[in-house]
Formats: sequence, C-alpha cells, structure tokens
Amino acid sequence: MAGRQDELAHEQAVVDVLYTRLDELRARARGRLREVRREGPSGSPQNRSERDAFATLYEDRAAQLDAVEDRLAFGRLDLDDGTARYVGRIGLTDDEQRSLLTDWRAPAAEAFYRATALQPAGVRRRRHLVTAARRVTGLEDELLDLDHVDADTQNLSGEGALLAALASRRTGRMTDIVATIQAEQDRIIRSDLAGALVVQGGPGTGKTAVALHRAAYLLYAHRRLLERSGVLLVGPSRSFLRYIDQVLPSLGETGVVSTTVGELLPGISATAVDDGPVAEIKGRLLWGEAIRRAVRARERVPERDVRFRLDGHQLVIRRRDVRDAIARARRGHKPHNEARAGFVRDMLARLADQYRTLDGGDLTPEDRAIVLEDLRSTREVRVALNLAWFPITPERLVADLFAKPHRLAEAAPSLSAAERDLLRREPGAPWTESDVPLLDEAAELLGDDDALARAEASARAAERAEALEYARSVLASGAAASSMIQVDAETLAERFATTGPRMTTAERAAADRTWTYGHVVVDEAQELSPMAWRMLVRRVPTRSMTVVGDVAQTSSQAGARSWSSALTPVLRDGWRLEELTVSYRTPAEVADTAQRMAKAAGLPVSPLTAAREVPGALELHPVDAQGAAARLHEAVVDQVARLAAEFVGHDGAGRVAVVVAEAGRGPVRDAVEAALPRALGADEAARVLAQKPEDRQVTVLSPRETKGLEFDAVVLVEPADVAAGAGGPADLYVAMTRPTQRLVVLHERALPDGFEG
Ligand SMILES: Nc1ncnc2c1ncn2[C@@H]1O[C@H](COP(=O)(O)OP(=O)(O)OP(=O)(O)O)[C@@H](O)[C@H]1O
Repeated sequence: MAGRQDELAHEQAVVDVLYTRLDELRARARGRLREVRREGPSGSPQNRSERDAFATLYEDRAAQLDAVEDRLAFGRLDLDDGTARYVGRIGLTDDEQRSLLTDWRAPAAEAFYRATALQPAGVRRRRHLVTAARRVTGLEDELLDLDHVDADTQNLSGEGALLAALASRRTGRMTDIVATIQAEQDRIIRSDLAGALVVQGGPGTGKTAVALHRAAYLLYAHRRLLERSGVLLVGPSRSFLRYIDQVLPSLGETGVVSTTVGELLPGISATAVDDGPVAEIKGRLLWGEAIRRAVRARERVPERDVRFRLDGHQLVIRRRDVRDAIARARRGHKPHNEARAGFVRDMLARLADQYRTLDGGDLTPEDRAIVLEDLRSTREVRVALNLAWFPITPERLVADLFAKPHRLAEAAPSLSAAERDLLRREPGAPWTESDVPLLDEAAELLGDDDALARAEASARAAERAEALEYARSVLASGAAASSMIQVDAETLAERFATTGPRMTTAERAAADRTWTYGHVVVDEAQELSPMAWRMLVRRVPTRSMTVVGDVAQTSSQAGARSWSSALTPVLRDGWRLEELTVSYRTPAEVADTAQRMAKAAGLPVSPLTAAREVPGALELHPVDAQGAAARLHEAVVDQVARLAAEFVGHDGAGRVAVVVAEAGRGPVRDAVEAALPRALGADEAARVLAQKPEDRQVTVLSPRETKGLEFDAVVLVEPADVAAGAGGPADLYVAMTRPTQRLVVLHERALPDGFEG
C-alpha cells in the first residue's frame, strides 16, 4: 500500500510541475496580450493591423492553454531504455526546450494508444493517470509483457479508466476521449490525410468521437496546410453540432467550420423539411444534368427577329445573330451569369455594325462608343437580350423549377409526371435541406451575377498579395520571432488581409461558397443524398475526407443503404473502408437486443460487441392502456419519475429521455412537462424546465432528434409505432441504442421481432 502511496505522490509531483509550467505560459501569453493592447489604437494602419494580428495570436494561445486545464496529463509510458514519457492534451517544454509533456497527437504518443503485449513498440509499462482538478487520484498500470497477456480479456486498453468514463453521468455535451482512445480508434484517427476514409460502425462505437479527434489530429499533423484551408465538419443537425461543439476547442482546435448541409450555402437558410419521397427525388444525381438544362433554357434564341429604330435607322435583332452570339459565349465555358457580358458585348457589336452600314460609312471610335451606349439603353434591345440570355439567381432558377411545371418538364424529362407533381411548390416557399444541393449546383453553373463581383475579387487578391509582402517584411524584421508561436508569412498575411485581421480561416471559409477545404469530416454520413455528396465533394478538390456513419441507422429516404452505392458515383474508387466494432455506449443486453431487432428487420447491421455489462439494463413493461393515450402517458410519467430519481443529478449531469414516434411526440411532451412538478417536486421540475433544450435533463424526443446523442436512461414508448414511422426500423435501432445505463420499454402493442431473445 505504501508503494502505491509513493507512486501517487511521485506522479503528483510530476503533475504539479506540469501545471506550474502551464500557469507560466498562460501568464506569458496574457502579458504579451496586455502589452499589445496597451499600445492602443494609434500608429499607422499597418502598425495597427500588425498589432491586431499579434493580439489574435496571443488570444488564441491563451484560449488554447485555458482549454487544457482538465486532465492536462493523463498517461505515462515507461520505455525499454529506462526513460518515462508523459502524455497529455498539449505538448509542454521547459525553458531549455526539454520535453515535459508529449501532445497526444504527436508520433511519440502513438504507443500510448497502440502498444500491446504482442506489439509493445518499446513500451514496458503504460500508466493511466486519473486526476480530479489538479490532483492525481488514481493510477492504472498495464504491463506490456507477454507473461501478463490474458487471452480472455477484450483487449481494451486502460480498461479501468475506460469503464469509468463510460459509466459517468451524461450531460448535454460530448466530452473528449483523449485519455482512453482505443487502438482500433487510434489507427483511424491517425490514418493518412490523403483520400477519403469511410468509417462504418454500429451505434456507440465512437464514430463521432473518432471523427472529431481525427480532425484535431490532422490539424496538428498538417498544420501548415490545414490552418490556411480549414476543415469542414458536417453534422446532421444544429442540435447535434451543439452537442459536439465543446469537443474540438477542448482538443485545442479552432480552424474548423461546423455546419449542416442545410446551412452550407452562405445566405440560404433551409428551415423546412421535405417528405421522405420528395427528399429522395431531390437527392438523385439527375439534378446535375437537370440544373444544367434549366440554365441552358435561359440562353434562348427568340422565336422571331426583333425590329427597332435608332436615330431613324431600322435595326434588327436577328435570330441568326443571337444563335451565333450564344454559341460563341458558351464556348468560353464560363458560368451563365459571367458569360452574359460577353454575349451582350457581341450582340451590341453586331447591332453597331448594322447601324454603321445603314449610316452609310465609317464610325469614328468615339461615335461607335456613343452608338453602343445608345443601343445598350434602348428598351427593345434590353428586353430582347435579357430574354436571350437571362441573368438569374440560383434561388430564382430553382424556385421556378418547382413552381412552373413546364420548366421542370423541360429540365428533368426523366422524372415521371407523378414525381414532378410531388415536387410542385409555390414560389416563395421556404427552402428545405434537400433544396440546398440543388441551389449549390445552380450557383456553380450560374456564377456571379456581374462584373462588379469579379472586380471585387481581383481587388481582394491584390490586397492579399500586398498583405503577404507586408507579412514577409514583418517576419524578416524579427517582430514575430519574439513570439512563442511559430507562424509563416502566408498565415500572417491571411490575418493582415483587409477582410479584417480578426477574421479566422474558419470565418472566411464559412462566408465563401467557393472556398475549398483541406479536409472534410462528415458525421452521420449515411443520411446524405447523392446530390449532397456532390455538393460536399465540390468543396474538397483533393477528396481528403473522413466519412463516419452507419448504414443500418439510415432514416432519410434519400440516404445510403450501402457505402459503395453512395460514394462510388462521386469518389469512384478513391475511398477506403474501416470498421469499428466495439460499442462503448450501450450496455451489452441492450446492444444485443437492438442488434437482434435490426437483423430481424433486415437492416445492414455491422458486428457489435458491447464493452460493458450493466445488470438490469433492459426493462420491458407491457402497458394495458386500452388504447387510451392518457393511461399510456401516466405510465410514461411514472417511469420518468423513477429514472429521474435514479439518474438526474442537481449538478446538471445525468439525463433521461423519453423517445416516442414523431406523431405522438407533442402530446407525450405536453403530458410529461405538465406532470413534472408532481413527478420530481416543484423545485426540481422548475430547475429542469428552465434548462436550455439541448441541456435539459428530462426531455421528450422523436427518434430522429436523438440521432447521434446519448442519455443515461431512455424510456422508449411503443416500439412498434417507432418502427412504423417514416424512418422505419432504422429509427427504432437508433432509439434503442441511445442509453448508457438503462432502456425502459413501454408497449401496449406486440414488440417487433427480435426484441425477445
Ligand atoms: N475510447 C473511448 N473512451 C471513452 N469513451 C468513448 C471511447 N470511444 C467512445 N466513447 C464514448 O462512447 C459514446 C459513443 O460514442 P460516439 O457518439 O462517438 O459513437 P457513434 O459511433 O458516433 O454512435 P452513433 O452511431 O450512435 O452516432 C460517447 O459517449 C463516447 O464519448
């Protein structure tokens, strides 16, 4: 026992040194920040923007140092050469540049996650440090020595620390797993940047966790590349993004744009939802061609020549000329709106030639310029040229397709009349998530509306070049050398550029439709339609992507049933597949039951082994409500009261969710909220009801709203209804696999196949 106390005391001393160093670095970053700010808003614009850029660097550094307060160090490797290496959330060195703590993402930390008795990678002992605030409260050692291999163990590394993490009470926010990443997960996290990596895995296998840690790893390992180009993270909903939004900053990363497909297009907010069949049609790849045709339909030879008079001359806008000018403008392969200027110039030149001939001679350049201007402002000319080459926004183009049957018939002849009818919609209707990839396609083919935008872009490029020049001179002057942050000229220039020195890569990327990212991470990727894939792939020309999901959990009718059918059309063979097989969330009994149900329903389930047994994790309660909703609601409230008493803590940790088919959610939510004061007591009910929806410790959700989330306990109401809803048995599979501790099933109808072993 004394030995253990000594060990704890020794590790405490090491951890104390690390926190002292952390405090020093924080004080240093804050001191520099204060100095920069003290200089105030004086000096030349260049001085000011230099100061702003350094202020941003120091702020970032201070924020990064603040974010690693908890579990700063969590591991120690004892190596064959007799040295010890500490692993933590960031790397720390002393003033002589000697390593004190190795960043978990560094190659030197890899063995902490990967070493096994069979492949010890130079490691003799792996130690997990358990800490509470700055105190070391426990140690867990694994000797990587063949004599200690137990063939029956599941090969979980740091099992004690892992199981403690898995059993902890849930809040509305996901936490990082740096201390307990498992070997199969680590291999994925550190996999090569190049190409698309697809991670298939059953519910709770850590796909989201792995995707986020991979983003952090890539930003660390490929900082120069990704800091400038950014990483795009696409999730299924805003509430999901809120659930995960603290994971990346706590890993120390800010170069990430998190968004949904519905919000990916700047300026468009998709608030409506399409029915399954409509979403499916809008998700088909045929829209690439259909939008192209719709755009072409706005480049049209008129039915007859148009005559008009200018200065007493009778001029003709000839069909033949329009046809030639259209053909010539198309040959430039520019987007429609950008090519329009060329078309108009060409037509005006032809009309000016007619004028000259009728005028009986040469025009001086000055006269010709005046004629061109007169032609341009002649009403008949404006109308005819607009009809021939109509300037149009993506929104108008797509809205017209759905509002005007002839336009849709012309653009998408392969759709049946019944399918086209399904798409029919009034102009001005709100956008849906499945409209967004179509709008993006249209924006791509239409381009910017006018020359002004191009002029602005080239002005911005010039400013950036100037900023780069300036940044180089700053670096050469040594001003940045005094900073503790390594920075290159391009990065600094980005910050100096007049888009605002305080704008991060992520902010600039989010505002720019044509931004191309260095890497794209897609979570719950099975829900994406083929058109949504097309939209994403356009944003990452290198095809460097991490795609995580589970094709057995697909609830969207436009989503994927197999990865190859979803990805081959857009990535061809440029993707590789990895699988995760251990469920870290769901207790074994619940995971097994969910798997049996899913298999019986014919879902393409992946193998799944639960990391934990939790006794009594599954309860099946038949309810004899005789069809009366009120009685069923009573039963739900009783369970909520019981589970809340067991799992919901006053400190905000511990969550209970009632999951009920979409159609019944409203009434069940009302019933539960009305009964909360009785069930929990007035004060506790008031506390819970005052919580933000995403943090609420007692909540009523539809299966789809729970996607990607987890709770300590779930009350699942009438599984047969859930399986019969729009998402089918996949939604039931999702609902069943949300709890970390307990699944309570209330059912009046028969349970779906597979439920009872
Ligand atoms: N190595 C690990 N150490 C500690 N916790 C882990 C580990 N791996 C996964 N977890 C935890 O398991 C839970 C499930 O992980 P996650 O949400 O990433 O799974 P998922 O595969 O995305 O699930 P779903 O398919 O349901 O969306 C989370 O609470 C996560 O923190």
